[in-house]
Amino acid sequence: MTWSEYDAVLFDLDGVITPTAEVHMRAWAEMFNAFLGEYDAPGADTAPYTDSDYFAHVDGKPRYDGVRDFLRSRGIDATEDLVVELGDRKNDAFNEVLARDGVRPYPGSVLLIDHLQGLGLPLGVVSSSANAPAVLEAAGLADRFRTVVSGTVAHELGLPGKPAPDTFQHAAEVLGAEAGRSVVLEDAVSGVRAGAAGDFGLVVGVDRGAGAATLTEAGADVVVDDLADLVPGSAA
Ligand SMILES: O=P(O)(O)OC[C@H]1O[C@@H](O)[C@H](O)[C@@H](O)[C@@H]1O
Repeated sequence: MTWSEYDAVLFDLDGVITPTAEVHMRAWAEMFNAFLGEYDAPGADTAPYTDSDYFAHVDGKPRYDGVRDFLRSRGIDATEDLVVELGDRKNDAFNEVLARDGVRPYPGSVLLIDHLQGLGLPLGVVSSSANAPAVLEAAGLADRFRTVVSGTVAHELGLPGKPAPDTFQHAAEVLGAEAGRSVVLEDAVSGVRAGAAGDFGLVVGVDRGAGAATLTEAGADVVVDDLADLVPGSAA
């Protein structure tokens, strides 16, 4: 990995810096399974919600986009009221776990952040989550990034969420870097697609369960299991 070829590094948060993708995943599963257990309408598929549903329809997307896309995949009428109600129910569950358990970042990710800061590269976080600032704070990493483009920031600026490339492009611009000289680090298919659609210099897929082949197919240039693999000379 030759970091001198790049001017900025853009990290997804949940599943890349912190293991919170799993917390999101569990909160979604609890909420959707409770909902499906009670829902009944002709033509709707109410079979239990699984991890495959998460990876195919929800992972990495802004909250309400994930709810909408999943409901549609089951032939369920995704009215705005229902979408907001379910998304907010899941958000309460997520925040309960965050407050109760706190967040410890992946050690390999902290190693890479330390290394890149040592090189003087500007770092940004680009997350679909409105909870990104709270998660970074809980992980003790809030002061490491020059910009945090969260779900809230994207909403305020009217930027479409992942898989559209706009939030990553905005972060690169804030850091004063060309997309072609910026690196995107992503664990979700929707996020890798966003990186590929934005013609970034390098899109790194971080395999936390989506699968290396799936991430490559979505447009990842390389796939790693641990960000420590991107630190030159690291034994990890
Ligand atoms: O925390 P919020 O605003 O509901 O954001 C939701 C999404 O945030 C992303 O960062 C996660 O990768 C998703 O899987 C999750 O569903």
